[in-house]
Amino acid sequence: MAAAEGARKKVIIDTDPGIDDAMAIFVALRSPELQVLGLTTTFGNVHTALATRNALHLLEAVGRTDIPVAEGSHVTVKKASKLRIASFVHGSDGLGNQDFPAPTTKPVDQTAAAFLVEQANLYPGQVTVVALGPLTNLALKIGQIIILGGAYSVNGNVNPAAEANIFGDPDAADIVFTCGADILAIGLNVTHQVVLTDTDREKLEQCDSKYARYLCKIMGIYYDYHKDAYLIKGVYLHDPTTLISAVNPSLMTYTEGVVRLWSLDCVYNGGFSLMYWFCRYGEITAWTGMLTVKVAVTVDAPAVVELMMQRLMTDD
Ligand SMILES: O=c1[nH]c(=O)c2ncn([C@@H]3O[C@H](CO)[C@@H](O)[C@H]3O)c2[nH]1
Repeated sequence: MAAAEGARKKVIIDTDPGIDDAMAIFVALRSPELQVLGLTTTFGNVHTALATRNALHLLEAVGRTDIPVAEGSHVTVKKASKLRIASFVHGSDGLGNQDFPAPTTKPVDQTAAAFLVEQANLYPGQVTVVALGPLTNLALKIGQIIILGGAYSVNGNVNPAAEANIFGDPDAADIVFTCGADILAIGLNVTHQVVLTDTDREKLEQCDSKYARYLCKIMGIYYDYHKDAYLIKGVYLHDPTTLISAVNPSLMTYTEGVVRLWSLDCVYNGGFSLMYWFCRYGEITAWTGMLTVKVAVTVDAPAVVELMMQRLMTDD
């Protein structure tokens, strides 16, 4: 695992754990390419207080309590507190209904936003944020932000238009996507191609690393959900794929353009993400003159799955 500290990409994972968040966090901890500066928490798969508890618990479960956890916002940027929580995907505890004991460690005495700003000031221009939940904590300017968010020219997973993280706080997403930061968006067009199959799951079950053992314990409900909701024998690797784009960006290809997000005020397609694909329009539009982001368009899915498996199947 040894790699000079300076050579490792400094990452902060903004997360709402979440079963696939747990996979992504473990892959990050097992990736010598990355130095995990901290976890910041948000709502989405669970409420923020539970996200914080789960983040602390996951780090305790694999002996990485050296990594700080900072708690994020409990409400959207417009202060909405009635949130859509995906307990039907991850269980009511967010981690497969396993009744894990409460963590004994505590979050740092700093909000997620303050932690992000502090780390960005400490390492100017060097911090990559991997955002695996709604973007409320990030509606401020940071270095590079890799976002699990959007569905580019494919259907959403909340409604035909919206992907869950954009749906969670589309106003925050529109601020972040148009703020001029160095942004890479990983959407459902890519993550729905990256599937951990039943065969992969069996391989994980047969190996004896603490990461695989933990993930196999919590994965059942996530598999059941995918069988019901998507009629597939496997699970989509949304969060791990996003994290792996920080580990090895060459496993995807990217395009660049302006992405705008529709707020919940727009009832039928609240959370809709639409990228401007460089057609020439005579009209002034919501995209005209706005700053661009990078969006992943293709993925080497087998290579992403293989990298994830390789990272999780052995201990340190
Ligand atoms: O509300 C949701 N509905 C889903 O079908 C679904 N499938 C996965 N997810 C979570 O949302 C992010 C991707 O949109 C990931 O963090 C999944 O855990 C979902 N959220």
